[in-house]
Amino acid sequence: MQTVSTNRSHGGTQGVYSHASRETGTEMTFSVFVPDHAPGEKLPVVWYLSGLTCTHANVTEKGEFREACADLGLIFVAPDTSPRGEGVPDDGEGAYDFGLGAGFYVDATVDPWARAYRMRSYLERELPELIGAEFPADMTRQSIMGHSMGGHGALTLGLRDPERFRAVSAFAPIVSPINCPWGVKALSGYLGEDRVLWRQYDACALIEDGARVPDLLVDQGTADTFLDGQLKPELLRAACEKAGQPLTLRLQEGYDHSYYFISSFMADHLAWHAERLDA
Ligand SMILES: N[C@@H](CCC(=O)N[C@@H](CS)C(=O)NCC(=O)O)C(=O)O
Repeated sequence: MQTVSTNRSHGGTQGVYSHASRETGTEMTFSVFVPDHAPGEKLPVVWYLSGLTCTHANVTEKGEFREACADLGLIFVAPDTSPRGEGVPDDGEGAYDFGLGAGFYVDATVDPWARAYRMRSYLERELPELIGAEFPADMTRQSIMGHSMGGHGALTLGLRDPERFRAVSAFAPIVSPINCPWGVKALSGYLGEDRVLWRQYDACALIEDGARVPDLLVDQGTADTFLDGQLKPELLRAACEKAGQPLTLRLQEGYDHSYYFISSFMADHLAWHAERLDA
C-alpha cells in the first residue's frame, strides 16, 4: 500500500492510499479517516460507497463526516467506484452511467468487463483484508452506507452479509436496479440478460428472496431530479412492508441529489451507525 497524502483534520488523520488490486488487476485508490485513539485501541469501521461519476474524493472533500467520526471514534473508508487506468475498458461513448466511475458494485461476468470490473469481490474480500492489516480497525465492528449507486451498493452488500455489517444506511439509493434505466443498463451490460442473476444485486429482490437486516435507514430528498425516474424509494418501502423488514425512510423536503444533501444528514447517519457498532 502506498500513501498518496495525509492531512491532520478534526483531531484525526485523513489519508488517501493506493494499492495494486488482485481483484481488478489495477491500481486502486481509497481514502481512510482515522480519529486519534489510545495506543493499541481498535476502532469500528464505517464503509461509504459513492455514486456515479465519483472517486473516493467526492465524499472525502464534500461529505463533512470527519467531525462526527472523530467525536464517535469511527474509522471512515471511502473506496473508488470502479477500476481505472490503462487497459480498463470504458463504454466508448463517454456515458457517465456505465464503465469508469460506474462499477455498480458487481462482479461482471460479460467480456470485456469481466476481467477488471470486480467491485463486489474487491469490497467483500480484498479491501477489508487490507484495512484490517494496515489500520487500527476492529473488523468485528463494521457498518456500511452509501449514496445513489453507492446506496445500492451499501444496501446489497449489507443485505447479503448481515454478519459483517451491523448497520446499513443510504442517501438517495437506487433501491431496485432491475426497475430503473441506470440499473437495467448496468446489470445487462455487466451480467448479461439472465435476470435471475441480477437479483443478488437488487435490494428489493434480496428482501423479497428472504434477506434481512435488523433495520435500515434511508434519507431521500424530495427535490432530487432522479427520484421518480431512477431511485423509486417507494419500491423499497413496499418490499420492506411485505417482508416485515424494518425500514426508516425519511423524505427530506427540498433537498436534491448533491453533497449539500448528503452532508446535511451525514452526522445523523454516523450517530445511528455508532449506536449499532457500540462505538
Ligand atoms: N448529473 C450528473 C449525474 C451523476 C451524479 O449526480 N452523480 C452523483 C452520484 S449519482 C454524484 O455524487 N456526483 C458527484 C458529486 O456531486 O460530487 C452527471 O452527469 O455528472
